Amino acid sequence: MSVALRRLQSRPSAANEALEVPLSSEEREAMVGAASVKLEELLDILRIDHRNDPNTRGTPQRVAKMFVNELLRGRTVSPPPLTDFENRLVYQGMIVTGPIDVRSTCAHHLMPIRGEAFIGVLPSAEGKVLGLSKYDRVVDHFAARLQTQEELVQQIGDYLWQNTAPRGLAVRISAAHMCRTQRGVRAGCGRMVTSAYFGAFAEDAGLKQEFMRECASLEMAPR
Ligand SMILES: Nc1nc2c(ncn2[C@@H]2O[C@H](COP(=O)(O)OP(=O)(O)OP(=O)(O)O)[C@@H](O)[C@H]2O)c(=O)[nH]1
Repeated sequence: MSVALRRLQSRPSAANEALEVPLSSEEREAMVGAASVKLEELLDILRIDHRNDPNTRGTPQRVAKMFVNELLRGRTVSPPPLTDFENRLVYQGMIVTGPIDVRSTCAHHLMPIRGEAFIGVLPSAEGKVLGLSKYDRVVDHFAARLQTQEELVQQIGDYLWQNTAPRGLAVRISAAHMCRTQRGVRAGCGRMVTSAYFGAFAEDAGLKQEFMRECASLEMAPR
């Protein structure tokens, strides 16, 4: 067994937690290779002739790459750096951004979660203003794990709260879960909304309401 593979096997963690240390490219390749072998076994057990069927030839390798490099990327790379700017004019009004696409994978059935996030920020006078695209990058980073929607919204909030120190922070996610629509109860529609509030937003119902109003108007804005 290669050194990279041995190192990988020594540090498992919860499905929506980052590995202790981001993967090196050698470890990433070893993970893809090992996962491909297991996926070949899975297709064999399902009696799918992936060696001869042109449609599924290469599927184990493709799916392994997809899991490691795309769906679970947020466990194996560092969170995005947060470029910020001085709040020179001391803007202290509410900033609300969204809808931000949420593409995640459910921890229970490995099915897609698809929805939108909204983020509200009350910058502090002495703090910095975060580059707008960084909110999208942070959502994307934490969504690229096996998630529950409750923990996803909290992880995004915790990271922004700890790293940008605003006066207040609100995160809201509205999403549909394919584990509920494509299988199981096969619910026709229906979404779930989760939210996390920090600082001034947690203490002031009026601020929460203003945030919700802004989310509603952004939801209706032309895309
Ligand atoms: N609270 C919460 N539940 C979720 C989320 N994603 C999936 N679930 C639910 O997790 C549950 C897993 O339940 P189980 O009874 O173990 O699985 P199951 O037998 O396949 O259940 P069904 O989906 O009802 O067929 C299901 O009710 C899912 O709808 C999430 O983000 N948050």
